[in-house]
Amino acid sequence: MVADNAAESAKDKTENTDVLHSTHTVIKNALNKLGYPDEVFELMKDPMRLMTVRIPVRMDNGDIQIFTGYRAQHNDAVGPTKGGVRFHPNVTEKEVKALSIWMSLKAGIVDLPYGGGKGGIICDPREMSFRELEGLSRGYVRAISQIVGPNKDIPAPDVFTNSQIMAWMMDEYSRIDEFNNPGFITGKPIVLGGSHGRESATAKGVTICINEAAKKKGLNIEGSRIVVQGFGNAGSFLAKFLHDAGAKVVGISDAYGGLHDPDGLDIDYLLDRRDSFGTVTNLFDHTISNDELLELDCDILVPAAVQNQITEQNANKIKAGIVVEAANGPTTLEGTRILSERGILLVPDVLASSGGVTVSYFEWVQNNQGYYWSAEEIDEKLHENLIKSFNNIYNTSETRRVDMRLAAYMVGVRKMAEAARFRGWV
Ligand SMILES: NC(=O)C1=CN([C@@H]2O[C@H](COP(=O)(O)OP(=O)(O)OC[C@H]3O[C@@H](n4cnc5c(N)ncnc54)[C@H](O)[C@@H]3O)[C@@H](O)[C@H]2O)C=CC1
Ligand SMILES: O=C(O)CCC(=O)C(=O)O
Repeated sequence: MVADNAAESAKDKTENTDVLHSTHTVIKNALNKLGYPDEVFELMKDPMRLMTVRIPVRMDNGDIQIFTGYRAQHNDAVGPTKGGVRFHPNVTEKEVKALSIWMSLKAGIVDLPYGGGKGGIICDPREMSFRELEGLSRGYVRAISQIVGPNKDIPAPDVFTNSQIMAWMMDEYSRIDEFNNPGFITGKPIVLGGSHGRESATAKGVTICINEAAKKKGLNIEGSRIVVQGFGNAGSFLAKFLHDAGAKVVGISDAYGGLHDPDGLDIDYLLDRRDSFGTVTNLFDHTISNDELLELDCDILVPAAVQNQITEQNANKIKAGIVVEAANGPTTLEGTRILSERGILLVPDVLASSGGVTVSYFEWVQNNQGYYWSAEEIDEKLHENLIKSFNNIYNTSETRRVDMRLAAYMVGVRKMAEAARFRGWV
């Protein structure tokens, strides 16, 4: 049975790291606080559609390998569903379901005309050739083509996928559809209808949230000490933005370990040397573990890699005064409770990482209208949207006396719940 709230789940002897379970717990709590009946939770606890596909790919050695993939469409009451596709060995059906729910919440928080979707393929792209990856990307689109489209469900990049993969997917969909259809997917290269600013949008959104959080805590970004876990799309651009703003990035990591320098790391050098999967630590002899990285002395900690990193095991050892979740699901319910009790300001994933989908929305709008905006226009619109969303959630958290995660869920579910009610679904 799903625990009623974070405090109740705290009674569990062993911490539950099931991301779908924790999502259910917080959504249920948010809907209760807003006064919605139980049937709204019943509607929202799972995606309205989940497709499992098997994708045969001829590998470079001549063998056929069959990959398993998923596409979850959480709720399309507000509009078409939208969200990234993850290529990772640890992808599971449950994870994709939770990720699709978080996308619905993000769309609600930044007020986009979408519901949430998410996809994933169980694979390790670091072990695959360019040709094999192209075959997998095209095979996935063929397998899900009936349920996706510019007005149905619009994919985008996520962990270990990038603009090249979006380009192959867009090309495959356009062939099936028999006309050029850039609005089918976002995060494309600019020459194929991509948007200025999409590549760095997630990190830009996180930076905006960090600036707002720092103001609330009276912290000056210039000279502040930052630790970033993950050096991929989100983490590396973020480290660069903060470094350029005068902060000292004292720690970064990737899947293989972390680097630490209390005087500040040379971020430009690391950016130059990282590979396309966000790996850089393999070039160094002296590394620390990801666990050690999270507990480094710093002012702001940004988990920007994978889920379940801040848990009941280490939340008491976090030294940062502000934690901003660039990754999806990096803090467990117990971790959230402990940070909150310690007075650490936790800016939750569904708010902090919503810059990516916001600029994806701008990309889709530009594709639909066939008229493109400048980088400055995109930047201005992103700032305006995220500053408003941050303060809306911060104020909700203050006035309702709830932590920022619960406040974000309360803001995020409301539009979807209202749309479902007007449609007569609940
Ligand atoms: N790319 C985007 O637009 C968005 C990404 N996110 C979230 O941000 C997080 C990072 O995504 P991206 O930067 O796009 O992925 P990416 O694939 O570009 O980079 C992932 C980074 O995390 C590291 N990593 C992987 N497994 C790890 C582990 N077990 N421990 C420590 N580090 C590990 C990798 O080495 C790499 O540096 C994910 O949770 C993703 O869902 C959220 C919103 C949008
Ligand atoms: O850009 C998008 O549409 C989705 C990005 C995404 O997958 C996420 O925010 O987790």
